[in-house]
Amino acid sequence: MDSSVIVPTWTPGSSPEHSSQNHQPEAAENDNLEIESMVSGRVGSYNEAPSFRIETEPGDGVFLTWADLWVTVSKGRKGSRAILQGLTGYAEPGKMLAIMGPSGCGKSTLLDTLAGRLLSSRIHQTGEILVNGRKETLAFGTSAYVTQDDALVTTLTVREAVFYSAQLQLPDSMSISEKKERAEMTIREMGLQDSMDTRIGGWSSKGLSGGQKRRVSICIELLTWPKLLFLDEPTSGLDSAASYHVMNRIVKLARQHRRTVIASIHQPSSEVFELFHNLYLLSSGKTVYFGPVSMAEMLFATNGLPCPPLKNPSDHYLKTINKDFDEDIEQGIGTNNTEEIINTLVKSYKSSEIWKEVQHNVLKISQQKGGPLERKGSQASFITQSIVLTKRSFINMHRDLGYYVLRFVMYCALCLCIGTIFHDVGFSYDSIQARGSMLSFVSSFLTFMAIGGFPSFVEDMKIFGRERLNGHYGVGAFVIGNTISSIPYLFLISLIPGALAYYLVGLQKNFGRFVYFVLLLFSSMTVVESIMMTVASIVPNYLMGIITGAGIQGIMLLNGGFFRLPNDLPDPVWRYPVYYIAFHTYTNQGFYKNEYEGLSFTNDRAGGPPTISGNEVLRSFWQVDMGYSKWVDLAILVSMVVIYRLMFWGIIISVEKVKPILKYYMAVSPKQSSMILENPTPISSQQQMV
Ligand SMILES: Nc1ncnc2c1ncn2[C@@H]1O[C@H](COP(=O)(O)OP(=O)(O)OP(=O)(O)O)[C@@H](O)[C@H]1O
Repeated sequence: MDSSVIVPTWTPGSSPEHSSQNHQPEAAENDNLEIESMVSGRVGSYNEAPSFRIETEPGDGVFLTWADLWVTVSKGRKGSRAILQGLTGYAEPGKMLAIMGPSGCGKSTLLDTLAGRLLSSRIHQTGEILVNGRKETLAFGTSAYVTQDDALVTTLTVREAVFYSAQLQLPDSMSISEKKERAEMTIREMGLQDSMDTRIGGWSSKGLSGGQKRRVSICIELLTWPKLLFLDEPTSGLDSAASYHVMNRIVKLARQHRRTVIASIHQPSSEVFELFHNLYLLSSGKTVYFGPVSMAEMLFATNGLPCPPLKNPSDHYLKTINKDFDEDIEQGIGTNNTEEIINTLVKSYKSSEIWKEVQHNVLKISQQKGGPLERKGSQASFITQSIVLTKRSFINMHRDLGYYVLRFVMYCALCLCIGTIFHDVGFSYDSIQARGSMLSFVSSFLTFMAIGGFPSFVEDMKIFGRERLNGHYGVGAFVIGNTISSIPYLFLISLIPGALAYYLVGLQKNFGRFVYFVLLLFSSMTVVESIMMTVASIVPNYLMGIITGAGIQGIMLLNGGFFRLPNDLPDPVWRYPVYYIAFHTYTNQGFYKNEYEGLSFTNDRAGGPPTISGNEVLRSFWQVDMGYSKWVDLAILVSMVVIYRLMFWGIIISVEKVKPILKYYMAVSPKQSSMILENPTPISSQQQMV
């Protein structure tokens, strides 16, 4: 089934000092055996390297090519800095490409660029990236990407996390037991069988170790056997044995299912290094080497830098091209000439036969026009996704103390305070103001406290961001899952603390009015959560999100008709439109109508009428609009919940659509940037060379 085969055309001669036989990729034994036998008795000249021309056949594998890829980051007035400088290469089905280089050399940036995930507006990208010879947007489900940071639902056990993910990603045609089996098999393959029922753990409780979390992240993306898999440092935090087993499993998956795998990796052991098929060696964004792992040694050997016997070749390569520690700190002078060595290697590679072969292969793959890449994700139906996300979110909200549990305790405490401060408020003239203050406190501060769940929601947003980009589900399913799962909790924290306040204060003893009180409190809290959801779609950082959300609510609160009566608000801006946009307006009016209608207050002061009706208080004291019923206020609040959640959905979708267009128009030629690679070779001329 493997359609890409290496065709060695090299004529053997004398061998360089150190053969690569010791570190021949084990997983590539079939593909590379022929090369291996040639290389083990090879000539000393790097420029007479064996050919590794690939043959592309139509199939369901993914060929990824990139040519003259530049990524620059804008530094404002100081110009720009090139992070990747004219990179060219390819990745083939059934093989693993390892991207290696010193820290900060651009490995993650290369992965992000290839995966279509360069999201910063300060970053500009040029060059050509083709998927099966076609220009294609890779994000949102056409590929899987395991990023460096593990964004996982920390309250779930390993088994739950992977099983929920399996239900979200695997097709509805698979039975629940088959999905369970796939999930557990993948967990075992990652060596996590002993931790299956351990919670992942986060800030509140220690659960898995860093390396175990890494493996859970990999598990989740391996479930669907994605056609194109990007892994950013998959072995970080793993011991050498675990690293080997994890990488071996991934290489096997690539070989068995003809998957294309690209992984950035820091310090592979010799055993892990042997698993790779191709190697991309980067230094400061420049290509030091790209080609079969087995031929990298020739580059170093030909330039007088052979790998010493018994030394791990990857250690040798990385040490040779790391210039971060050249300076002798004590003496304050440079001790090595690594920069020179890197430049020599870069030049040597660019003048080698291997580079020509690479260009030939890139051109050949580019010309092979395959079909469009199918979305790997969204295989479960929208309804399944919504149900699974609702269940997962419900469990998470129950187990995450920060979501509702702490708030419930605080609400009970606050409502006890309200109940004792305004206890048995009575029906005197003074109680008119006291009732209004108590109800306004409930409508303002209690709803404001709904902001307390924002940090937990931001954590959910991180997970949503990762899963969304990997195509596990859509924005609609997330909104539905979050909305439905929060309803029981919000209802509970409206009901119990609400009852404490309502009955201790002695508001109208009528069950219908109590039910309305609870429903209005519940709707107002849901509005605040929806506003915060919208804020989170614009401001990704939780500290900034809380400040922005609190600011918005502060403005609404001021104009909600309590601190300044509606007729006293200045017309421009504050009365029109803020008073009508602020949800506090409808919460206050709903509470007031619910409480004052049907009451009458006795005048215990000198002067004035002996009694005053509740309706009169509403009209003249609180300036409430009596043209519509309290149920309309409730309906407006419910509509606000829908509007704000639709806004969240709309913003996420628009950002996804608009950002790539903006990036396209904002892209500048890297040649305009202040830092340009010496003699960059444009792809057009590369193609002419081939
Ligand atoms: N959005 C950005 N804005 C500014 N600089 C950036 C941005 N992204 C990457 N860089 C810079 O580009 C360089 C390469 O970063 P990158 O994360 O790709 O390195 P890396 O090789 O993956 O490093 P490590 O191995 O330590 O993870 C770094 O110097 C980094 O500061």
